[in-house]
Amino acid sequence: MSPAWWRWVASRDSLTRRLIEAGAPRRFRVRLLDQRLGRPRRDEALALGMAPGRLAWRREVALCLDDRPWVMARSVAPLHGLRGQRLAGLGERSLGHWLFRQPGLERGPIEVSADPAPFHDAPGPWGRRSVLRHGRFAVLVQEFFLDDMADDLALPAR
Ligand SMILES: C=C(O[C@@H]1C=C(C(=O)O)C=C[C@H]1O)C(=O)O
Repeated sequence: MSPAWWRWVASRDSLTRRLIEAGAPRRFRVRLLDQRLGRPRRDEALALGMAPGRLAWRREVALCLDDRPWVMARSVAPLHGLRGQRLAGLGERSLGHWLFRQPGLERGPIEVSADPAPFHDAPGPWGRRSVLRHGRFAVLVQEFFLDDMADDLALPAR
């Protein structure tokens, strides 16, 4: 992996904030693609340590700069960890904006993949996922960096 991509893929703070800074003066926007209660994929349930078949809050977004998707993201949170976080009302506000304000937020290891996003067909060089926790709340955040981001930021192919 090139150092330029490593700085993105390995970052442990808010991706939203980094995209806003790197993409300036382009306008950042979270485009909500799908949000519902449902069953996670098997690999998502395993990553969250939850029994397959249990319900979870699932959210898919495109993180866009000037309406060009740079990142496709899918987040999955087990229902039993949700207590009044009111994530259903998040809409097109960034999950990260709320997450990184939580006191004592812990981020697990970041797993990297060169495979395309299993939930969207937009091509891109790298994907990553990690579990973020605070108290009983846990969310698996999966982010896939797209070719348009590489083009717009003149990043290497990989
Ligand atoms: C976790 C973050 O939130 C971002 C915003 C998301 C959303 O609004 O659904 C999903 C994944 C992240 O890329 C972050 O900004 O680091």
